[in-house]
This record gives sequence, structure tokens and C-alpha cells, in this order.
Amino acid sequence: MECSEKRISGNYTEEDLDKLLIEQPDKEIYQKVLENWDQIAKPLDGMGRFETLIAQIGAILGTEEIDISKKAVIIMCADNGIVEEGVSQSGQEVTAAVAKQMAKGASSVGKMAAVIGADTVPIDIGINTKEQIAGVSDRKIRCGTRNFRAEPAMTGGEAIGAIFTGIEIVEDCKQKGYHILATGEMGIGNTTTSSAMAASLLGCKADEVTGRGAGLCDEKLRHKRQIITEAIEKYKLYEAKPLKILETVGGLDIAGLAGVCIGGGIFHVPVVLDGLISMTAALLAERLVPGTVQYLIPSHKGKEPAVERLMRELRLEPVIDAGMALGEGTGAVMMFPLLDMALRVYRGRTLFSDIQVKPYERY
Ligand SMILES: O=C(O)c1ccc[n+]([C@@H]2O[C@H](COP(=O)([O-])O)[C@@H](O)[C@H]2O)c1
Ligand SMILES: Cc1cc2nc[nH]c2cc1C
Repeated sequence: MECSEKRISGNYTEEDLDKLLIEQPDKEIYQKVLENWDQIAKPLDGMGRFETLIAQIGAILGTEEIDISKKAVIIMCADNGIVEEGVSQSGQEVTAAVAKQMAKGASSVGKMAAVIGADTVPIDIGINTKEQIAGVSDRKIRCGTRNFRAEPAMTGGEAIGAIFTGIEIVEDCKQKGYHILATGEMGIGNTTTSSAMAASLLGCKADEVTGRGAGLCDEKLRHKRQIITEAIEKYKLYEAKPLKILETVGGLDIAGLAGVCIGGGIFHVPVVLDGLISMTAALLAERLVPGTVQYLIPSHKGKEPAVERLMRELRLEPVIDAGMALGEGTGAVMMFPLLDMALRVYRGRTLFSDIQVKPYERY
């Protein structure tokens, strides 16, 4: 469906993007949090990577008295023109259908977020419908991207508008008092756009990073890989800049989530990443604004083959290995209660001195 309505956030340019700078999280606080962990009555490093994750969060928030009680998952919803080529089992109409459920808290991520009282924030950044969906924030850039087999998915202005939309959303969340955010998305066909971007950004073959998405048979998977391979060749994507890769084969959801990652860095908000689409957005964000990765927290290993490579490239080590491939931010939200439990131990501060035991020394 064609749609004339355009909502580009502000009048941003590539120069505005180039001007963005990210400070390092506070190193002293990072060290202090680690020292605090060592005073807690437990084996040294007993909480494993949760000790460094909590230190990272303290360094980002700028305090060793860490509070992450107010949480939200930002869910970027957008359609992808490439779906016309039969790369997904379902049609674009499913994106709007699921977004409607998200608005009611009835999709998978809504059910999970409710368990721990995290807010869900569904955003229409490019759903292919003229309908304004009640309960979904209208930040539409355009009604779905173009079919990248035929032409580039979006213009430079649309890509930059979507990135700054994500940044603005983080600023708004910060003002509303959120301490930590998670990334989520909904968009039929977005495992094709993400795999195409991941292959291009990582310089690897489409076959190595492209998986079955929401569920494809062998024949359709071969077709999906072929389409990505052809696009990489047609647009010379191994030599292209990250923004050009986004414009050519990316999606508005990926662009918006890259903005959320960058916004985390600018506004000192930790951002927990979900699966393939979020991880692709994270690598894009790091390539666009170096230093962003220091504000990102991995959650799970996912099932799509690209995730492991993206994690490795960003030097992130996820703690959940559950073969999840649901999207919506489900894996990221699953990380929230784990962080809450680690933080309960940290803040509870039952110290060696409380139990009259000599603290363990570092070897
Ligand atoms: O996050 C992931 O790793 C992930 C892996 C497979 C599927 N998904 C979800 O499934 C949808 C995309 O699947 P597809 O096959 O239409 O590209 C989209 O809405 C994603 O949220 C998400
Ligand atoms: C129903 C449905 C829900 C989803 N949530 C994320 N991707 C999805 C894809 C489908 C098809």
C-alpha cells in the first residue's frame, strides 16, 4: 500500500549524525562497584558476569548506588518492501496485527514485561498502514520501506530521520525517569533486512549469516539467501559506508533501534539488546558513533546465525543461551529480572564484616 503521509523527526542531516559524540562511562565508579562486590560475603567473582554488568550499569548511570527499578522496552514496528519477494512466511499485514496486540500488552513481550512491571513502548516507525493504531506511538517515517531487490529501501533523509527518532525517544524516556531500556521490534521481513546488513557490515557471505527467521522451509531459505547475495553484489555493499548499507537494504526499525543505542550513549541510559535485529542495529550504531557499545548490555545468544558473529564483533557476551528467536524484545526483557536479582545481592550488602569473616583476597 502506498502512503503519502511522512513524519520525519526534525530536519536532521548526515552532518548532525557525524557531530554526535559519546563520553566514556565513569571508570572510577566501575572500579568502586567491583570493589563493593568483593566486600559482599560470597566467593570472589561468585556472581560471574553479573558483577561486571552491574559495574557497567553503575558507570553508565554515574553512581555506585544503583537503581534500575523503572524499566521499559522500546519496540520499533516497521514493514519491509522486500517481503514482496517471498522471504517470509507471512505478509506485511501481520506487522500491524501484532502491533495492535502489543498496544494491549497481549503480545509475547507484553506478557513477559508485565511479570516484572516493565513498561512496553510500541512505536510505529514505519508500519505499512495509514491507520493510526491506538496505544502505538505514531513516529511513522513512511509506510514501510521499498523492495530492495528493485531499488534502495529508503532515502538518506528517511534513514537519518529514523535514527534521530530513536535518539529522541531515549531522551524522552530519560526525562520520564526510566533507568534502563531494552530494544524490541516487530516487522515481517526484518530478518532479511538484518541479515543483509549484518553480512554487509561484517564482510561475510549471506549464506553464513542468514537463517530461517520466523520460520522458513529449506527452499525459501535458499531463495532468501540468494536475494541477499544478489543485493550485496548489485549495490556493492562490501565497500559501502554503514549509512549507505542501512539506506539500501536496511529497515526503519533497525534505524530506529540504532538511534536508541546511540541515545543510550548520549543520555547515559543502559540499553539491553535483544536478538538479530537489535544486534544488527547495535553494530550499525557503533559504526556510526564509536563508543556506543559501552552503553549496551547483551541478553541472549539467539538462534539466527548472524547473532554470534555480531556479538563477537562488538565483544559482547550474552548470558542467556536459550535458542530464542521471537523478537519483540523478549530476550532483552528476560534479562531484566536477572539484573534485578544480581542487584538485590549487590544492594543488600551482606558484607564479610557483618558475618565476622575476613574478606577474600584477590589472587
Ligand atoms: O530477534 C530475533 O533474533 C528474531 C529471529 C526470528 C524472528 N524474529 C521476529 O520475527 C519477525 C521477522 O521474521 P521474518 O521471517 O518475517 O523475517 C520479526 O517480527 C521479528 O521480531 C526475530
Ligand atoms: C504472530 C507473530 C508474532 C511475532 N512477534 C515477533 N515476530 C512475530 C511474527 C509473527 C508471525
